Amino acid sequence: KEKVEINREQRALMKAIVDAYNRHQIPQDVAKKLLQDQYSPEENFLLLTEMATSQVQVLVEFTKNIPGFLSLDREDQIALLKGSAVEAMFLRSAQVFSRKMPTGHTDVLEERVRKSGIPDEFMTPMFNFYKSIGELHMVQEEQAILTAITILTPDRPYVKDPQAVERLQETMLDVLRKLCVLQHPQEQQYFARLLGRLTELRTLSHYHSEMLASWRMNDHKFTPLLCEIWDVQ
Ligand SMILES: O=C(NC1CCCCC1)[C@H](C1CCCCC1)n1c(-c2ccc(-c3ccccc3)s2)nc2ccccc21
Repeated sequence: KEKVEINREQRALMKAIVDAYNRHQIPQDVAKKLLQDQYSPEENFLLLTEMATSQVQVLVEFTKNIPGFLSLDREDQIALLKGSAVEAMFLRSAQVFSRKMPTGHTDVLEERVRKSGIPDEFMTPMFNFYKSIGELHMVQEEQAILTAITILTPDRPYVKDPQAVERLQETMLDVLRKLCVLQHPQEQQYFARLLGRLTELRTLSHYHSEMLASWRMNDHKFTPLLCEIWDVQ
């Protein structure tokens, strides 16, 4: 069995990413807000647009700290952010949903999300994803690096130099693979399962425009930033 070890350079890379990931968190805890009260579809939609707008800003700051990202072509940087923002939002939502909470809180949170105004047909794929992320019991290093890997996906629309993106992503994948072996020595295929979640995430994110357009209310208002990111209006 090969001796897996994270070298000094990879440890520095991981530290940079985890620090950035922890530094750039959503200021207000949406789970706490949802647990406090049951809101109308209109209030929930407004809450989502506020959370999403703030999360995109946080995502930009996080991405700037991914070693090598700022050396990419400027337009490719934008294409990667635009192409991964929705996936990052669902990944973050899954992590928020899977956080250890006092008994019964997760059930209340699930109920609040189920009744938030999102049409029922999206609930099954969404919660299947949330639960599959929860079952992985990812450590925060894995969560941070998985988010970086999602952003550094070479085949996003309009990326001019996918090879440059692929090189960065491969560096991240190598660190994540080693981390998985070290953190989950019993589970041979843990790394493969983790990457399989990214496929589920991409599929789930395909529905986002429809989810928003069919939110149970009239007159959906978006901020200019979200119109850019969400392909709506
Ligand atoms: O606030 C939220 N998520 C924050 C985003 C930024 C990062 C932190 C989390 C929303 C709320 C849902 C209920 C109504 C208010 C908003 N949320 C979702 C989403 C369901 C659908 C979502 C979506 C995204 C893009 C496009 C179309 C649809 S996000 N799943 C959650 C699971 C647990 C806690 C909150 C959760």
